Amino acid sequence: MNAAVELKNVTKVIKGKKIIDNLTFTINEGEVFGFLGPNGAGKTTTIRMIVGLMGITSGDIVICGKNVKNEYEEALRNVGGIVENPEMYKFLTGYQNLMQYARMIKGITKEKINEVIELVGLKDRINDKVKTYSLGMRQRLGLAQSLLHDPKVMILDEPTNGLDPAGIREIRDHLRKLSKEKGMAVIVSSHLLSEMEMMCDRIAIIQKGKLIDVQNVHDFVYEDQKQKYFVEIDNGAALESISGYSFTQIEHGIEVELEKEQVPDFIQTLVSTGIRIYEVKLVSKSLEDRFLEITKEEVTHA
Ligand SMILES: Nc1ncnc2c1ncn2[C@@H]1O[C@H](COP(=O)(O)OP(=O)(O)OP(=O)(O)O)[C@@H](O)[C@H]1O
Repeated sequence: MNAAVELKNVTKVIKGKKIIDNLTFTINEGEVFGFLGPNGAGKTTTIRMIVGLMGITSGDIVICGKNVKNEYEEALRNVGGIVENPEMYKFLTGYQNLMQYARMIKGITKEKINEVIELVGLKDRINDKVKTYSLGMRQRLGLAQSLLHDPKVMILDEPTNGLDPAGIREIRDHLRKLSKEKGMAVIVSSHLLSEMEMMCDRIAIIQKGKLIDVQNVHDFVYEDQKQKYFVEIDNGAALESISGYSFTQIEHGIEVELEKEQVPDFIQTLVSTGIRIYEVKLVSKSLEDRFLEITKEEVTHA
């Protein structure tokens, strides 16, 4: 796997205050990489440094082998992104907006414009005026715009901000498609933890400007093989004869840690001892639970 973006001991000091503290990690081609952190953690500042909107106090950011510090133009040539809201001409059509933008970049062909329209799924509405677009469609037009110069790295700060669930899903699906089909590195930041869980391959957790952890989302959520299940049964059901499982009795049921394979056997055991089952529910840890757990641990240790 090739590195698309490398952060090496990146630090940012503003007015004597360390906003970003020694961040080091690598983002690979073809992956969706998320920045996750509470408000004020430093996500936007990190993104602004990567896209060259803000200087780096110390350390290095290398994009596709080019150092942002001394090979700025070559490095930034590989980057597309929507950091602030993209400017659109509302009274022009989506297509006209793309044409306007394309004029500023050398060598953009009509075929290229059609390709990006197809990629973001706006073909049916591209000849309608932007003022008739939903927020999600405007976001996708912004995405199309930043795809025109074929960037190897796409950076989006809070891409799902303000979108409804359908809009979030659209953006998410398109970003995943871009990373997988075009081998693009996609960097997103969000405070919507459940969104990050669905969208990203890996996430970096940032708190108070420091990197707490970089984890594969799948490992992060399902770190343990065993999952917790809630089984609703009658209060006072006779559980004495159930052995070989570690469970906790709670109101209206039990909580039990099981591997998926064990679930049918466990249910069978309960049924065979005459216990009536009303519901079996997976209470697995979401990314949000794990995130809160990790950041809380950090606060406690600080
Ligand atoms: N130009 C600036 N001058 C002073 N402080 C700044 C400046 N830019 C950012 N900060 C501070 O740096 C910290 C990190 O801000 P940043 O916007 O990067 O966080 P964030 O993780 O993106 O937060 P949010 O989720 O709220 O957008 C905050 O405490 C912020 O107040």
